[in-house]
Amino acid sequence: MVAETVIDIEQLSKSYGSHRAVDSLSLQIRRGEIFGLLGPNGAGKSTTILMLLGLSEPDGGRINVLGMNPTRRPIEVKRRVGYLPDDVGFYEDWTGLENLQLTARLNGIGEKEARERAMRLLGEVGLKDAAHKKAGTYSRGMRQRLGLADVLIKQPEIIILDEPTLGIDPKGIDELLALIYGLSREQGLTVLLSSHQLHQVQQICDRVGLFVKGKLLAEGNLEALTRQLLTDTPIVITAEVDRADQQLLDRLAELEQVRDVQSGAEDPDAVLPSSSRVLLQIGCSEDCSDAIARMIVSSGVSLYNLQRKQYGLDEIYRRYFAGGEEHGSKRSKKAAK
Ligand SMILES: Nc1ncnc2c1ncn2[C@@H]1O[C@H](COP(=O)(O)OP(=O)(O)OP(=O)(O)O)[C@@H](O)[C@H]1O
Repeated sequence: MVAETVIDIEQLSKSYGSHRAVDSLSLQIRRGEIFGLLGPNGAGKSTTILMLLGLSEPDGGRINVLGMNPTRRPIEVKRRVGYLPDDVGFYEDWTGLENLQLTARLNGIGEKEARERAMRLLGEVGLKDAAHKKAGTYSRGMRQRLGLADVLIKQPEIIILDEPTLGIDPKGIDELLALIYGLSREQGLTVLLSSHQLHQVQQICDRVGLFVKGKLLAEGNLEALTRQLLTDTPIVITAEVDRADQQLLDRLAELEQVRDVQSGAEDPDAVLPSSSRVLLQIGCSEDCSDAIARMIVSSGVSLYNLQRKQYGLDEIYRRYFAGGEEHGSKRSKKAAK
């Protein structure tokens, strides 16, 4: 049985002045899913989250959270959706337990129940021993775990986490991610996790949406995402040469199948260390290694190595993040037209 859709976004848009922060975003998230909203700073992740919570009004499109329009029913949405911002505010002089009990009270939970839930959650997030210590003495990782407990105390159906691992050390990150994963699996909790860190999102998310400049470029599980992105980056041929002057770059760019040429980076995998070697990355619509090799050699340039590059999601992601949809600063025939 397919789980019900708990977040349904259709053609959502939001502008600040003339700047379109979110541009025709459509996205569905199902109950129990861990969805990663992955994008660089300024991609529009936080703006989307604010609209999901009814804290910001869309200019266009439609949002439905647990069957509700958050703009019309923000209080009901807030009751059923937990939100962990990247930096949670606590009363620093109060203990972790006291902070949680306060949140519980503010959510209308009785004193006895509040203490029980707070103690149970402190145990679940690994803060049992720190329950009676002041929040001001907690490390960044402990604060985020307390934040998670704080979000969970009202027993939400969905939790939205905005860059939850910012500023935490690697061990703390692994612990927090494992905790989020375990909570989702054990309690059927739906998680929307916003992050600009691919490897973190990769660790726990069932599906990922790659968000760049307000647009969703690709979405799916990691396999589907890689496939979608690879379609747009079909073939890259790398050539290791002794020099690459403007004339060679222009001649390569003239080849019919070549879409763009990047040069400059020295090949990190070069067999022989040499300061004079240059690595060319040539994006092509189809494999034209022969034509490229002929062009390089006929230009009087020494060719040491030529191969078709295999892209992983990591590299594709870096490529998008370096330069948005236009794939960074490179010579592009299409961009020049
Ligand atoms: N209140 C605002 N007024 C004007 N521009 C804004 C406002 N909030 C966000 N923006 C702009 O909208 C764009 C999207 O910002 P948003 O914070 O949603 O991105 P993000 O993906 O969450 O990135 P970050 O992780 O840096 O917050 C950015 O260019 C940002 O400068």
